[in-house]
Amino acid sequence: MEPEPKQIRSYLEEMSKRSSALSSSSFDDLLAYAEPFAPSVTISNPPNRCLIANTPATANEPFLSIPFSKLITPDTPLAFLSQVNSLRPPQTQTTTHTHQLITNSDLAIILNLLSLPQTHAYKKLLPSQSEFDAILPVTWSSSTLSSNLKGSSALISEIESLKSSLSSLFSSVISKLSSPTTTFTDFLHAYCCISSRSFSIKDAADPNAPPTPALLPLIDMCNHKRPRVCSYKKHGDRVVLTALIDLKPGDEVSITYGAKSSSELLRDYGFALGSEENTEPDGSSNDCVKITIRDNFLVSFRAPGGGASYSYFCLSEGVNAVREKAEEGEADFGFSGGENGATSFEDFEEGDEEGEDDDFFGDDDDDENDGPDLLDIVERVALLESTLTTSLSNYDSPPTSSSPSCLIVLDNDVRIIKFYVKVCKAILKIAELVSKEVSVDEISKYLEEMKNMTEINEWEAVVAFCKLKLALSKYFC
Ligand SMILES: C[S@@+](CC[C@H](N)C(=O)[O-])C[C@H]1O[C@@H](n2cnc3c(N)ncnc32)[C@H](O)[C@@H]1O
Repeated sequence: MEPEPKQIRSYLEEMSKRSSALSSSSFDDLLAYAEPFAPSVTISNPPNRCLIANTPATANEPFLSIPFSKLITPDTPLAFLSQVNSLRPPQTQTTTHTHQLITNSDLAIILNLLSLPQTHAYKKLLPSQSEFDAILPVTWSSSTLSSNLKGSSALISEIESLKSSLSSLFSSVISKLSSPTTTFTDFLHAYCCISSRSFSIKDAADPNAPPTPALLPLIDMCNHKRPRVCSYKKHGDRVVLTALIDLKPGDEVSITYGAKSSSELLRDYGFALGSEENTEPDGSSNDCVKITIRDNFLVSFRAPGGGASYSYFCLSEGVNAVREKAEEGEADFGFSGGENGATSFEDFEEGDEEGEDDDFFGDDDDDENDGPDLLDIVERVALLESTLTTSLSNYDSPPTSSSPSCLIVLDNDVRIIKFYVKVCKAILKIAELVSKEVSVDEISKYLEEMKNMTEINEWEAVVAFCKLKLALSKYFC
């Protein structure tokens, strides 16, 4: 039988009593978690605190570790997650995404964080709500959102969805399971903490085990940086932070929050990185969008400056338009399809190793067959191009925002949309030439001229698309 909300509440109260034994107030008390191997580290001053090494660290040797028991995890009575499931309202589809924006594990961590006393060492070092208000879009009013992110309507609607999920989760789940004195403001603060400071911890002994999401005292003082300076994993009953390069006294001890687009960094952590900084060690940018064509191999359409892509918000509208069109007609456009016909996040995510990406522009069973499919594909490209052109007109030119992080996101959006508009236009032009049945030589000559007028990444995208989807290999030498 599932526990009643009041049983959960008493469990959380019990936890709270136990953890008050840990109460203390300073960074040194938090550092004591790392005993008996505490290194000498300090934190720099706000606004952008970070962890600084006071002693040298050697590459590939453990630098700092804390017992797993000091983490704030979703660890709860067994039936807790199904309890949350029965309380939470069905997800309303107001977003372009179909995944749950706030998971049950997030909620469990939030409840555990809320149950800690204010005097707890970890809680005392958390940023204040006003610090979160300054950076995290989920705390902004609708008018601030629309002026700071003018043009980026898919990102705005994503954040609005998050805001409305928070309101409904507070009334349906949190108010029932946490202390009766918990206010929405407490909940919002706890959400901002897990959004910007919870990390997934992999178990070194079992790489296939699902990672544990948790708030990581001390280690969460590390800022995000590429390339990776330190990494963390669970080893036995401790989480161990290992330096990957030698560190000298005074060096920043940073980790990586993962390969994320600037839109995602802004949404979850409240900062964004310029395109140079938001680059993976292999040189690929996280701020470009790929549309993958599945064939014997994967082909990415690349925005300038990058390879694999994680940024997708600015393309959502174009893709949704194409999808809607597909649903009106009988054609199979090859989408995997999110619920309610919305484009799923996965449509844009980096494909997995097995090449399971959705085929964006339709079936490619027979790429040498450019007969009946051609018009259909050209129509989709034309629709994508016109929808993207309309989206572009919603941004200021050049984009403006009073938030520097938002400005980075808007600049990226515009750069990526312009890239796709150019790619689409070139594909349409080529399709038009081919339909006029001019000679192969003439078309090849025209393509050579076009190539010289196009950025190399754009041209790669055009060629890849034409060869694979329009079977126009013969025109490209
Ligand atoms: C896990 S905390 C890191 C420690 C944090 N600076 C603190 O004061 O506790 C994540 C927050 O640090 C800041 N941050 C982390 N990496 C950053 C970076 N590369 N640039 C700007 N801010 C960053 C953001 O405010 C983010 O929400």
